[in-house]
Amino acid sequence: MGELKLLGVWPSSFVYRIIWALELKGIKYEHVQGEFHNPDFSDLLLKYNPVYKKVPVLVVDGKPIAESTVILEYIEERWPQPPMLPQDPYERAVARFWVSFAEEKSTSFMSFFVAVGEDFQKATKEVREVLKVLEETIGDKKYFGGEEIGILDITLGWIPLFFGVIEDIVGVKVLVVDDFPRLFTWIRNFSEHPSIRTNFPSHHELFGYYKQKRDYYSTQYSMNAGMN
Ligand SMILES: N[C@@H](CCC(=O)N[C@@H](CS)C(=O)NCC(=O)O)C(=O)O
Repeated sequence: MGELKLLGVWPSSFVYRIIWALELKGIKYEHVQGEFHNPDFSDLLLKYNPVYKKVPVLVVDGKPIAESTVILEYIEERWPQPPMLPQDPYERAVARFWVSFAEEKSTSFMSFFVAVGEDFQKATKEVREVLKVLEETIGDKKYFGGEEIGILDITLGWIPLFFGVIEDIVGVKVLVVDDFPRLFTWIRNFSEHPSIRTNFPSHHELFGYYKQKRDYYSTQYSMNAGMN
């Protein structure tokens, strides 16, 4: 198969997308887990992702692929089984539409995490609206992909992973079972899947890490807001 290396940092939701996809497909890889402040790791990122200097990067026989959704597409093309995209071209296009929707709307979730004051209220409203759309979209399916985990499940997998942690940190619950029963069922189905649950850090592990981040980001956010 050749050499497959995943450059990542813990606990990046973008990196988890790649881990989950590789695990689902049973692909062996080496996970090079670094830290941004480590000069050797920064050099690696500069070498393999000079444009963005971000993780994840999948290095295939020495050749890098960056951007998590691009990497997911590569994985799907190279190892089609089990599929993360439907077979029918129209259905594939629909799945990609929702991936693009999920990516675009992730900024509202970021604002929910870092914003303060009125901006936080606005972000909370937006997040609720996005979740409503997702609740409708999943309908009665087990996963967004149907009976099996698909590319949209993986793209949105950060919700089961992080959203409850973020809600606890900011002190506001949006994703409540009475409002989003189908998403609740999906979260359980996704996080209990054998390929996912072994790569799914606990709430406790994530809380400390993200609490620190929120304190830092919200201070920066308030400072920037004050300057405008
Ligand atoms: N659009 C990119 C986003 C990746 C991203 O933001 N990665 C973060 C880690 S979660 C990163 O590498 N940040 C480096 C930095 O900000 O210096 C993707 O989908 O891969």
